[in-house]
Amino acid sequence: MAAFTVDFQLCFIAILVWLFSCFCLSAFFFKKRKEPELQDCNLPPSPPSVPVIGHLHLLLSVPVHKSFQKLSLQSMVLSFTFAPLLAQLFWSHRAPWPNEVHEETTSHKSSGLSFSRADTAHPWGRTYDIPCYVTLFDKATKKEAVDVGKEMINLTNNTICRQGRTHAFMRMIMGSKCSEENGEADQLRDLLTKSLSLVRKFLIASTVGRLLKKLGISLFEKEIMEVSQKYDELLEKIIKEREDNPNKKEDRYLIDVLLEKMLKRLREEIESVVGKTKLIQEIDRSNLSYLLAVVKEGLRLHPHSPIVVRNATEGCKIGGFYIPQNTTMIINTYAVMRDPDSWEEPDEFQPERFMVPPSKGNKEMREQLDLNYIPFGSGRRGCPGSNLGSIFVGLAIGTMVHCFDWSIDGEKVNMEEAGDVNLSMAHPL
Ligand code: HEM
Repeated sequence: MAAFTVDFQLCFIAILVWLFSCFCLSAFFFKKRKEPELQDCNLPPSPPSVPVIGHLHLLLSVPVHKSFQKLSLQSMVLSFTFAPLLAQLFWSHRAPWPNEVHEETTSHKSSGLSFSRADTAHPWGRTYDIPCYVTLFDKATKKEAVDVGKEMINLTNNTICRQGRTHAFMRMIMGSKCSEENGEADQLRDLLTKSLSLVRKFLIASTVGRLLKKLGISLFEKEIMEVSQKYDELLEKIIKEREDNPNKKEDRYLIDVLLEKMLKRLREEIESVVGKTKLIQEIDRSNLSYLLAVVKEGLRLHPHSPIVVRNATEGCKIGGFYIPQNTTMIINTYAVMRDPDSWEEPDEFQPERFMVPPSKGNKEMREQLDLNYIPFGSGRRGCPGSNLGSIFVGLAIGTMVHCFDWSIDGEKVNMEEAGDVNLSMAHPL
């Protein structure tokens, strides 16, 4: 009887192995026939694919935006680094191009991703963005006076540190920073890191997820639920605390990004406009053209999101190529903003490129610059906080340059990047 049980198990395993081999062989030898409507279509060129896994290996290479950039330089892959194509992608196909990606993201409302990246087609899609618009953003959109400069100085006075970003994030979303003492800030930092690392997995899931879902396998479900639940718990706790202490006075911290090279010129400009005794305010920005150019150039060379994603809800034509329905398209903002065909000396930090005088002859050049400058994405799902973001970063950098003396260890600031889907400095200042 015992011998029979062992044989049965072996038999079962053998059948599984046989089924799996058949699946692999059929995927290798019998390529799926093109859907009838795709047969005479001019599909975009693609790099060579590997049997069974297709292009999955390309998604797994690190960092994604750099490997895609290399790929688009090496082969004829349709790469959206060409301004007229970008315009078509972001603007001409508004209806069939909502933004973000697929069910794994949208089925878990409270994960850090879906928090801001909901599909507009979902009933809760836009409304779920609402928590992001409270306090500062809300005031800014209503054109109420927001003393962003004062906010920044309060932040600066407290701490210049990496943690500053977490507090700035919380302050924008919740109108308050989270506490360092009871570990809340660490918890949030941990959650942010986890949700950012999930973005990469979402990309993989959007490539192979549908097939696996048919087989009853849901990718990354457990991880998403875990992060989701932790967000819920933390947000509940913060909301409760705020309800209990509505007037609690808040300290503020700072977003810190600093590019050292043009420091002297920047300081001279700020001192000539603002003076040595006053502090920089939002109203000064219009006279600080070099500061604005430094911020733009920083975001061009080091975009926070090196890739943005679009999903075709309907088939459409872009640049003469047919893009089938449900295609996930990755727009490499990093490569677009370093494309040698669009930018002179693309890898150099040259804020002056954004200081084109407003003469008639430069109109075309400005339009070209605008089309290829996409640190905030573009189109219908472009960043709604781009103005606030620029003000915030501008005043943060301006205040830091104005109020502090800076020196660096060694000869240069190490600008090596870390992260895939959201970039940060690998060696923070
Ligand atoms: C320097 C600061 C910022 C940068 C670099 C940035 C960048 C981006 C990028 C690249 C996207 C994706 C756009 C696309 O897919 O085309 C995005 C989306 C978004 N951003 Fe920002 N952002 C910044 C600040 C802000 C601020 C201050 C807020 C709100 C107060 C905000 C709210 C959002 C929201 C809600 C979305 C999702 C839009 C949608 O899916 O329709 N961002 N941001």
